[in-house]
Amino acid sequence: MTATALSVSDMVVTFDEFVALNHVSLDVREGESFGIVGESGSGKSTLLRAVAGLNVFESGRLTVAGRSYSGAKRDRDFYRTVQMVFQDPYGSLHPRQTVDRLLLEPLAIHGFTDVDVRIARALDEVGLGSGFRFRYSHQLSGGQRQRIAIARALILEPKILLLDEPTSALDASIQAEILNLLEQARRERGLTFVMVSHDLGVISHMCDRLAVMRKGEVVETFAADALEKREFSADYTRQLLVASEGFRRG
Ligand SMILES: Nc1ncnc2c1ncn2[C@@H]1O[C@H](COP(=O)(O)OP(=O)(O)OP(=O)(O)O)[C@@H](O)[C@H]1O
Repeated sequence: MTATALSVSDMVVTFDEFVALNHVSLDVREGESFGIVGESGSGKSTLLRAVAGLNVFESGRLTVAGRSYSGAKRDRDFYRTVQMVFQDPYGSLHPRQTVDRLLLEPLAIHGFTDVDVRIARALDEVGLGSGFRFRYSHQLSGGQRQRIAIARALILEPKILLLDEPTSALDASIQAEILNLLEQARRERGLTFVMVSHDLGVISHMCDRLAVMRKGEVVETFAADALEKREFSADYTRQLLVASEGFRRG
């Protein structure tokens, strides 16, 4: 049986009085690509951010690589194992920093010394090459910035990537390129993905299994094949499927 990469148990997140995550539990297996879908405001980003330590969870448990975490406290080992890629590559990268600086930062924090080799390798892996090393992030297109954000996430050789709508801020033609890049990295590195998207087309293309969220709760979890076969039990999933413009059968 495949080991569990990441386990969320009974997680609760509130913002003032508002319950954004209401006792959410899910297990993601090693090497799996796990999707999280649901309408706007259902709690998808809150869940990923709570896993990453960007939102505090008040109760429940998070287990990653056999270690338990609570609240928003994460240690160095956590960030060597888990990295996150955000939706907006304009907001997530400092515009007045060079690519070199952006990639150097995580390496320096984690005490790597072979930085030149790692930066060159990371730029190659995301299809940009060393010519980009001394460009400023404000000189890059959205797709190029997202490649740098992915390089920055991969440079520490994590095992798990949290992907929060990683292509929805990009043009349609660029979206496919970035999804292919992510899929290639996953295959080559044996990564585990937890990917949030409002687009069931993207999720059915990228993921092995998915959870449907509604109003801060997980409605159901099933294998992505079920999307094609229409085999899910909750009426809500059917409604979501019909409402999703991105989902195309076949
Ligand atoms: N920092 C915050 N402070 C207050 N409320 C928040 C905060 N972050 C999220 N929320 C609220 O929590 C709920 C869930 O938001 P979340 O961003 O997780 O939804 P989502 O499913 O990712 O939506 P979308 O697809 O639009 O990104 C929303 O009602 C949102 O307004």
